[in-house]
Amino acid sequence: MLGVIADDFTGASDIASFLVENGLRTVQMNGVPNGVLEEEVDAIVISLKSRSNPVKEAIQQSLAALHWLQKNGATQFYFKYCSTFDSTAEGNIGPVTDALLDELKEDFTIITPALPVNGRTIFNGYLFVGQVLLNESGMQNHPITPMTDANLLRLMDRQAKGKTGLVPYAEVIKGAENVKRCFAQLKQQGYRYAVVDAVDNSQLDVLAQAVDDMKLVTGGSGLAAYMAQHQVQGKQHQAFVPAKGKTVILSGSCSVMTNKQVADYQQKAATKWLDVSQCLSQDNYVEELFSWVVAHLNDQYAPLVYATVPPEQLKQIQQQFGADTASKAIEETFAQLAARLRDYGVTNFITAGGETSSIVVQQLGFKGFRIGKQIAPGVPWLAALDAPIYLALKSGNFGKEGFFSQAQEMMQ
Ligand SMILES: Nc1ncnc2c1ncn2[C@@H]1O[C@H](COP(=O)(O)OP(=O)(O)O)[C@@H](O)[C@H]1O
Ligand SMILES: O=C(O)[C@@H](O)C(=O)COP(=O)(O)O
Repeated sequence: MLGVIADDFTGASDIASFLVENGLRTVQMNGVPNGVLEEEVDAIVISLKSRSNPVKEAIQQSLAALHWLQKNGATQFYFKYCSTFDSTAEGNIGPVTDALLDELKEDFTIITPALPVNGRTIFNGYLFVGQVLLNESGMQNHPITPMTDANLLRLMDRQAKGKTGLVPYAEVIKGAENVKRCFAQLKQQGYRYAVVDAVDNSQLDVLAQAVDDMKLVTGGSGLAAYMAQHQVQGKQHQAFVPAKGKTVILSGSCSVMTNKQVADYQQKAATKWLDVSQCLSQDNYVEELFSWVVAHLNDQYAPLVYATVPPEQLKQIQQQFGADTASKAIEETFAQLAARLRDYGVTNFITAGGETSSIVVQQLGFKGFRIGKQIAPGVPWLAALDAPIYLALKSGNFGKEGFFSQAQEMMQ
């Protein structure tokens, strides 16, 4: 059984949706569960909010997830991080990978954020988003993990304890046995991690076969789809769509695509900007936002509350309030608003942004989720296991411009 440790909630639903689509019976858990899993499944995805936590905390949470997965029958482990390798020189991808390797008594793994279906490809160890390098893609302006280098070997070397090598494209296309030989060579030369080139899905297909006996695999969701394909041949699972119900959209992502999606949605529905200064100074701000949302719940399209701003405005806000203070205040406001709306009877939540989605779902506090139909690659509808609630957790840069209305048009 495959045990996945995802460093945020959008990332968790991203990988879970690809596993389900490729035939694995998969359940997504909200944090590390207390009890034992009763259901019979092929894969368990644990959603953490560990991407931007202090390193020590991220390691602690990830090890707790690993231990729970081991107890619940997982035999191979996947550390899922962002396809844009969201991290800083401190971590958390390197230190968490090291801690998981040590705990599993392993000394080698791969680094594969590639997700070609969403334009994330790797060539000569450089990560591309669409046709540009990661550090030119808009990710250099990310509010929490600005990515200013696209070289995965350098990024990993800065934050991990071992050395990072490369399995280049020319070697990958020679097939899985050759990739395994490359791993063995790198290991012998003292490397602890291998970045593996993948410019399209065929390299991920090869790589999935080359890691069949690797205890710990790390990467985005692209490789996981092929690992699932090689485990189950042709099994199909019926994915659900959500029932129509009171719906709200909460967007705390400043990613390039979310900015476009918010702009698109402003033409169609009621939208309200969430003002950081009011989050910090006005005691009844959540109540004010709540009343505004309630007033628009019967509109044709659901109301959207957004903190989303373009890079120049983000910079100004961060200079004025401090990046950490601003992002925490926004996250907390979204979390409280979501809880208030759930208590009022909102059943369908669409959230944009990894950190934002993670805090909202943690606040709502469901045990876990069943995985439904994808709205866009990597963004499925989810159904809470223990409440009649549907959620769509949209990664910052996923989906097309019309995502928010498209998601609602799937409701039946
Ligand atoms: N207007 C804003 N000013 C300052 N920080 C913001 C603003 N809007 C969003 N943020 C913060 O930026 C972070 C965005 O991260 P996240 O939700 O993971 O989005 P993404 O998926 O695009 O990375 C959150 O911590 C959020 O609170
Ligand atoms: O791999 C990905 O790109 C996503 O699954 C993911 O982790 C996105 O994170 P956010 O952009 O922070 O939502």
